[in-house]
Order: sequence, then C-alpha cells, then structure tokens
Amino acid sequence: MSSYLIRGVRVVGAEPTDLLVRDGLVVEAGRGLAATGAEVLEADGLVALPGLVDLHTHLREPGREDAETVETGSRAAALGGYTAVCAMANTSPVADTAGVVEQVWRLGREAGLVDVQPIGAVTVGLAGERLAELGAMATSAANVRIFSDDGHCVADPRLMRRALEYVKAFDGVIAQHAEEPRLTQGAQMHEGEVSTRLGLTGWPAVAEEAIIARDVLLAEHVGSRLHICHVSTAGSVEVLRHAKERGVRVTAEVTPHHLLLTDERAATYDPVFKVNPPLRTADDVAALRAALADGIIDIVATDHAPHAVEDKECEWGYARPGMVGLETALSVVLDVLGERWDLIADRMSRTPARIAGLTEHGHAPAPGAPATFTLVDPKARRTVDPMDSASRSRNNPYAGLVLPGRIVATFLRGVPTVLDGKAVR
Ligand SMILES: NC(=O)N[C@@H](CC(=O)O)C(=O)O
Repeated sequence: MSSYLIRGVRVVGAEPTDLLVRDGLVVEAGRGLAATGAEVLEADGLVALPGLVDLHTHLREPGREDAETVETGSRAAALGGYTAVCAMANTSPVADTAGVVEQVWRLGREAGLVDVQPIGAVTVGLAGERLAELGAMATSAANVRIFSDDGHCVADPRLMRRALEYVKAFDGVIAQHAEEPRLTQGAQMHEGEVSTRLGLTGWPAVAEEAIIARDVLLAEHVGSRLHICHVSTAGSVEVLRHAKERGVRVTAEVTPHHLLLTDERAATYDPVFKVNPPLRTADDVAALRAALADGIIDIVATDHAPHAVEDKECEWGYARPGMVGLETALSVVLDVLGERWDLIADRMSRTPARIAGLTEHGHAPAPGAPATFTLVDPKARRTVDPMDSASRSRNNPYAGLVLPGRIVATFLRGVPTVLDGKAVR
C-alpha cells in the first residue's frame, strides 16, 4: 500500500498542516513532515473534511442497472467526496431479505470505492402489509441497522409500531418516507399557489407533517429510534422541534435540492424538477436551512435518485420523481451554508456516520484516525454539466448552475478513490 504526504492542508478548526498517510491510517500531522518514500500531494488552500457519509442513496442494483449500478453510483459518490453511502431498499427485487442485502453489500465491496451499507425494507416488497425479515437482515453479513420503505410510506400505524418495536432489540432505526398516501393521490408537485396556477394536482405539506407527528409519538411510546427521510416543510421542522424538546429519539435529514430549489421550478414543466417530496416554497427552504444550522435537522442526505432517460424525459405527469445528487451535494451545501466547515463536517459526515453506526467514518483526519477523508478546494467554482458525471443517469436539476467547491481528492482507508478531481478507477 502506498503512503501519501499531504502538504499544507487545512483541517477544520486548525492551522494548515501536513498529514502522513500510511497503512490505512493518518500516522502523523504537523508542519514540515519528511516524505521518505511517500507520494506528495500539495494541498495548499485545500480543506480536509472527514469522508462524507450519505444516509440516503438509490443505487438501483439489482434491477435497474440501466439507471445506476453499485459501481457507477459508488464512483459518483467518491467524486462527490463520499466514503460511505447507505443504499436504499427500493430495488428490484426489493432488498427485503438477507440474500438481497448481502448481494448489494458484496457488490459494494467488489467496487471498493466507498463503503456501501445496505438499508433493508421494512415491509415485504415495500407493500406495507407485513414486516420483512428484519432480524435476518440484521444478522446477515450486511449487518443492516437501518430499515426503510423509502419511495413508500409505512402508512399503517400498527405496522409502524411493530417495526419500531422489532428494531429496538438491536438499536436499529426505522427511516420513514413521511407521506400520508391518502392525501397525495395523483399528486404531481407541492400544493400551493404554483400548483393552482399550473393546474397540477398538489402534494400538501400536511401529508408529510401528519405522518411525522404520528411517528414521533409512536417512537416515544415504544422508546425506539426513528429517522425522518427528506424533510421538506417548515411545519415538519416545528413538529421535529417539539419532539426533540420532549426527548424523542428522532433524527432527520434534508436533501441539497430542498435547501436550494423551490416549486417555482415546476413552471418550466421540466420533469427534472419532479421529486418526492416535491420542491416546496421559499419559506420552507428558509426554515430548512435554519433547522439544519440549529440541529433540529441533523444531517444532509442526497436522496440521489438516478432515472433512465425514458423515465424522465417525458411529459411531467408520466415522469418518475427523483434527481441525482451525489456529485453536487457538497457544492450545494457550501452555497447554502457558506464555509462553515465544522457544521458541514458534522451534518455531512460525523452525524450521519453516528446514525448509521459506521464507526470507521466521521473522523477528522488526525494521527491514529482512519485515512478516510476528502480534500476540497473551496475557491474553485464550476458550471454543472449533467454529462460530466460518473452516474449512469443525467437527471441533474443543477445543469448550468455555477456552484462553489470542487472535490480534489478522496481517500478511503488510505487508498485514494479520487485524485486531481478524477476517479482513480
Ligand atoms: N425521491 C424520489 O423522488 N424518488 C425516489 C423514491 C421516492 O421517494 O419516490 C426514487 O427511488 O426514485
């Protein structure tokens, strides 16, 4: 294994330093380290963050390898500064058995670009009728700790209660896609002024807020861990604030797109802006940004949702919801929060690693820590080009936008997955 000397990098909260990486670890930090036998990386002006951790990625394998594979999604993740991603269960077949989660986990290991941690389905086939084999997935080689029917809400409160009770035994988490299905039938976008103007059926904020309110009460009753996927409304933030004040064991994520884009984009009728939950209003965006900064929302998760051209480039009503996000997440967050590096490290690495139980991730590069980090050039600006991507899909809502920040290098346990802004493999 090669060793690396990274010279003059800014580690969050400290003066620029050199880092010596050997045998998978950061072995030394300080100015003027000797480079005997090590490859030298000049990192003047670069910032070192702990490798980013995505709690919500759709890798599409097995089943839709035309849209993404574990390998292509892993490469996109590494290029985005990620060292671990949690793969959502809405594949085909659904990841609702030990066999499928082990397959995804094995494919992740073979690709070797990021740690791929499979998420298991809560219910068989995501059908919301009976619990999947949660225990078998937890004790499988994939060691599943997060369960989610994402794409679908676990709408039946009795089933939700049972799931929360079941995972309590091994400190697992249920990650809920909060959408009361009876309130979103036929929905195409956020219900509000813009949907009225465009004549599209609305997805009201209350459909999300009602499920979050119900589930934080269930989690409190059971004493279990609940995670809320892609929070999108100001009202949801208020429900979460109340729950956290009561000590409920709830965590929540927000996506980069919900931090930047609003429902006004739907006026283009370009289905690249169709997503679940939908883009909301400017007031929601402001509330989400504030909640992320004050910790009511714990983390940023991408909800990277690649789709094949035929599923996206069609009439709005027929298009699948979802947008890609792994390669732009850090830039969007930098744009939204500014250079608040400690906050960014916490919301995009430390806390998601803790929620997922990924103990090797989320550590700032320091002597003795795993050499699992990413180097960012904060001064670089780039124009987003959907064609310039390692993902198999092109449904990128930021096309043409100029965003700050560029990932220069990513290291996973001492091995570079990205160097000079390019994937190593
Ligand atoms: N977030 C999305 O808009 N899409 C997700 C699933 C879903 O939540 O509908 C997908 O898997 O494509």
